[in-house]
Amino acid sequence: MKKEKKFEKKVFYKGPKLSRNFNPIFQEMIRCSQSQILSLSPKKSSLSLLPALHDCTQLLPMASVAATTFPSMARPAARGIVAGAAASTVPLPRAGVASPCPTARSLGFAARGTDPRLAIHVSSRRRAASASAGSRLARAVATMAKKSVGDLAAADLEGKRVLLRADLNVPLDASQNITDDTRVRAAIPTIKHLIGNGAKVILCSHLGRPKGITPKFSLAPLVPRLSELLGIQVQKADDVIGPEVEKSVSVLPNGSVLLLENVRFYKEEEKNDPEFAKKLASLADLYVNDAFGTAHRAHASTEGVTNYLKPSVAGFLLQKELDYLVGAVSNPKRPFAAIVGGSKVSSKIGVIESLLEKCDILLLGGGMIFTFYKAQGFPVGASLVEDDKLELATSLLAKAKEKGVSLMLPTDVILADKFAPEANCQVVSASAIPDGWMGLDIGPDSVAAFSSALETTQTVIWNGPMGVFEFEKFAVGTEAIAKKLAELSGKGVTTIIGGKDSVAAVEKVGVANVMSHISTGDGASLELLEGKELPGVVALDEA
Ligand SMILES: Nc1ncnc2c1ncn2[C@@H]1O[C@H](COP(=O)(O)OP(=O)(O)O)[C@@H](O)[C@H]1O
Ligand SMILES: O=C(OP(=O)(O)O)[C@H](O)COP(=O)(O)O
Repeated sequence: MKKEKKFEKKVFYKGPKLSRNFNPIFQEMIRCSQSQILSLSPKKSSLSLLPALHDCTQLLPMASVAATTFPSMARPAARGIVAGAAASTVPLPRAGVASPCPTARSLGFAARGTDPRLAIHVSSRRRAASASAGSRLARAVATMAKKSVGDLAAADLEGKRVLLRADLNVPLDASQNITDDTRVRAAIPTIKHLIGNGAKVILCSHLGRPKGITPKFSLAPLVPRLSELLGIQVQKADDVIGPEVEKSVSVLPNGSVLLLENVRFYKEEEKNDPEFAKKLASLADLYVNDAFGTAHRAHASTEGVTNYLKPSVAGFLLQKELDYLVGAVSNPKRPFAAIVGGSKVSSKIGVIESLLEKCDILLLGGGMIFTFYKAQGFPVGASLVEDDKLELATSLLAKAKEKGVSLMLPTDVILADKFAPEANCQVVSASAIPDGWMGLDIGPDSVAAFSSALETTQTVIWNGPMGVFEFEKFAVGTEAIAKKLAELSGKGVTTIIGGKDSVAAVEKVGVANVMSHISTGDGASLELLEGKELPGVVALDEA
């Protein structure tokens, strides 16, 4: 009795004997948990005294109760990062006055200050990680500790030709206007740093996936916006390598920028052809990679050139992406929650498995939840299900239990009678999906439970929408999560958004600018979250 007094919330259960398949009963019970009775002991381990309830730690109700009832479930904050260490951002020289940006998306650079632990150099992370040597985590962090452009002294840059790989792969409309300039703005801090220190910047990127020289994939439409943001006229080359480009480079004044043509106009780029990489590298004295969105590609301009250019260092954007997607995720302020959604469990297996090693709470939404329901014997109607992943879903639930992670599945869902924006809809318990109906969003009880679990956290990473947010009727769950994360950001919680659709959702809701970090790479961020090393990062000089 004494122990129980320590906890704010006490829930009791009185009802039929619970079996391994009691989930529907339990979910329903928790939905009205004020009046239900469940006897829980405060220590997680003692839940095993009630084997059936122990199984419940895999489900939303128990996890939600645990999050508020058992603060001891939260793991102690990871140590090893020195608070207040030198910031990796550097004062930017005034190369001109940047114009206001046409899009609202935040790059999150300003938000660094909200989490002083992140305002450190990547190498500090490596030292911290080495302190706990031996763990997979430590190795993953260490391999991402790369030399930064901020480590180069002014003398290293003055008058030097710098090959800067950026990801300027932006969407263009039919008239070749940039419809989202986020990636252009994200590239600016590094370019400004280089030209402010008297370097000659040879800027290189791909755009789209051209097969050979394709005028509609020219980088020419980037020149006006780059020039506007930098406050200097950016020069444009009509080729990537060759005598004409060499001539343009030879007359570049210090502190200027030459934009090369789309590097994918050469098939050798994607083949990582050594001869092509050598020719590209021969234009410059040193190399900076700031193309986070393309860092998962081992291409000539992201990987090959590093064999011919020293130093090869990370730009500020690449560094910030690694700070959050590797640093903050590997050494999170706890409790650490991961929210994973999207369409299929098959495309998120790696992310879920990797995050289960690190997080305290895992919230699942999107189309993948129906595979988990079916694996537990629930009817799923016409919902999206991957029948060949039922065993996987069961094993992920078991793994969460084994790791002591509170894995929460939605307890209610919004159903549609067809996959269409104007579909009829109804809210039902997750265990009661009728034939012919499909779940397209999480329900209001789930939103409330997820929000209450998130309330306890200090770090949250989100990848994948909670429902078919492209249809207004089924965007509520996703938008509610976006708003909740915005609210938490305001309270100092580190919020990291990866995945094209989650990023689109926070932008749609208008809260992107308050998040700690919005990733500029969909595939690259997914690979990082899966625990993979990115070739474009691995190839850079060690810090
Ligand atoms: N319940 C659902 N049923 C079918 N599709 C869904 C459901 N929930 C979300 N989706 C779809 O999942 C897609 C995003 O999935 P995915 O590509 O895996 O995520 P991300 O882009 O964040 O990586 C969205 O287009 C969304 O409509
Ligand atoms: O937009 C990109 O990737 P993303 O869509 O995964 O964010 C990058 O520019 C990489 O492009 P690619 O997937 O054609 O190699």
